[in-house]
Amino acid sequence: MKIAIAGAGALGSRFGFVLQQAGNDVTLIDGWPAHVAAIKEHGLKVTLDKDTYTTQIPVMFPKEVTQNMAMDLIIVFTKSMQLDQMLQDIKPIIKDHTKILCLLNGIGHEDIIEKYVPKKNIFLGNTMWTASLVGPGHTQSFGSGSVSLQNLVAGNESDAEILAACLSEAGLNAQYTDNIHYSIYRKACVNGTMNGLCTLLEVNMTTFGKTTPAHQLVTTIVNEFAAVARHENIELDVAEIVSHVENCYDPNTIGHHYPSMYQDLIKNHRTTEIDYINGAISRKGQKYGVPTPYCDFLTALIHCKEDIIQDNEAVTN
Ligand SMILES: NC(=O)C1=CN([C@@H]2O[C@H](COP(=O)(O)OP(=O)(O)OC[C@H]3O[C@@H](n4cnc5c(N)ncnc54)[C@H](OP(=O)(O)O)[C@@H]3O)[C@@H](O)[C@H]2O)C=CC1
Ligand SMILES: CC(C)(CO)C(=O)C(=O)O
Repeated sequence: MKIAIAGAGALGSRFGFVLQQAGNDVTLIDGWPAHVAAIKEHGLKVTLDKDTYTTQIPVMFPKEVTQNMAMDLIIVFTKSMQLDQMLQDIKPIIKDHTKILCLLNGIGHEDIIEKYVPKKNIFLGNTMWTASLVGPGHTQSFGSGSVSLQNLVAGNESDAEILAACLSEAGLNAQYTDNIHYSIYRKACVNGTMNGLCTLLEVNMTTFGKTTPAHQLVTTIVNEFAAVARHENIELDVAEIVSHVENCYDPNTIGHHYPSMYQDLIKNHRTTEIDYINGAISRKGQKYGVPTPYCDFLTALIHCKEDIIQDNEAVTN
């Protein structure tokens, strides 16, 4: 399959690498100049658990794509706030047959994608794989993960199955699900707890899981997500989802991972996706008249921390 990874940061590079190894024709598209330059010069470096591989892989900036680069599949892996601009920039390679698979964290990305792609070509998903950038041109991951995906509109189930099979052939453990909106809420509960809390406390998931209030905090936040989801006719199984979140603490799987929000804010001093996770629940809560005090507080605290880190950065520079 001819595949573009639009947003080839930590996870996009990892997916691009394994899909190329499985025999697909993969192109990485990314806007970070140092990263693109490093991949062009030295190849893409990928550390999977203890082994490091280097591969030559085509890479370019979003504005460099050309009409003749027709893609069968584009996997979008930007940060939430970069998605609209990325799709705008890569319009020339989105053809009538091009499928878009969105694996970003957060809720509601289909509203942006629908501006650029007919609904029949949109596939939504989420992933429990993890990754972080060691530096430009080098991504590292440990542990195992999975992908769930589904077609946005009825009738394209077989295409979704084909995409899941393509990802699984590359070892990405992908499954077709018949209820992706439930699955996106379930994953958003992982991010709505782990990402904000580990970022504020500056710890990985194993360390957070050992704290005394961990269970109460996670349960309260998941209950807020469930109260909002109910207004969209999605009935979350709170006990199962709390246990799914708590499985992330396991140091033998992904417990040592610092969530992507920690990497954005604490490591790279960049703004976070909080408005697409807990912030999205707060906005929906207001709309439906559902109180969401923990999500509101967590969103506000992350924004405080963004401001403090950016002010410190401005003083240092
Ligand atoms: N990392 C993880 O373990 C997981 C991530 N996700 C989700 O996947 C999506 C992609 O996340 P992830 O792969 O972590 O994203 P990254 O932050 O690694 O990369 C996203 C984009 O950010 C820019 N960028 C990243 N680091 C730097 C830097 N140091 N300096 C300048 N620019 C930089 C690049 O684009 P540009 O230069 O154009 O800004 C890059 O395409 C998100 O929605 C995330 O929530 C989901 C599951 C796990
Ligand atoms: C690994 C995981 C599940 C942690 O919340 C994630 O999605 C992230 O890092 O953003």
